[in-house]
Amino acid sequence: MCLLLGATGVGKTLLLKRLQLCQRDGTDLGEPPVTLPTVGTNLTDLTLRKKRVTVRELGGCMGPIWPSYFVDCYSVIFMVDSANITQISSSCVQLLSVLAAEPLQTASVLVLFNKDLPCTMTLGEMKSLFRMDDIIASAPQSITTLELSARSGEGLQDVL
Ligand SMILES: Nc1nc2c(ncn2[C@@H]2O[C@H](COP(=O)(O)OP(=O)(O)OP(=O)(O)O)[C@@H](O)[C@H]2O)c(=O)[nH]1
Ligand SMILES: [Mg+2]
Repeated sequence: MCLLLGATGVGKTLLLKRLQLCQRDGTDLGEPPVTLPTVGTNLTDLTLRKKRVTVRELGGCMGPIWPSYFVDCYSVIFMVDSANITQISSSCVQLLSVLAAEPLQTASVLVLFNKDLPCTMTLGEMKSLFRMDDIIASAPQSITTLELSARSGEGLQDVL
């Protein structure tokens, strides 16, 4: 089981819909489908890195009970909204608590910086505020970071 985590509105549901469509119909993406905030969890079967995996999105509003889903999880995708400066500190705390969770010590972790909206901060500034380098250096997990836009589909292929 792979968990897809991240604060509310970062684009997790849209990413899953995009990845699913991308695998079914090839590369033609078209208009982004409408999403609703996920209350609860959302299961999607995908082929990631040539392996069949079940991805479970946990809605951002479920943050307090995310840990109850950590057992039997071997990988984590943590999504950050790179256009939302006000969410940086809370996302950072969330990521640190995910990395510190006992059941996730051996999980592999992918951090996605999502969205294509204009922002007053560059991605580099965002990552340095996040202390991404320090987090990667000190976490026991192997962490990969990627940038993408679930809306335009840019960077989507790198996730697959
Ligand atoms: N411009 C832009 N908008 C995006 C992008 N990704 C997602 N969105 C929009 O952000 C809004 C929230 O997306 P969701 O996928 O529902 O967010 P979520 O992370 O699933 O949120 P919760 O389920 O509440 O945790 C939607 O209106 C999306 O269309 C992106 O890359 N660019
Ligand atoms: Mg959602």
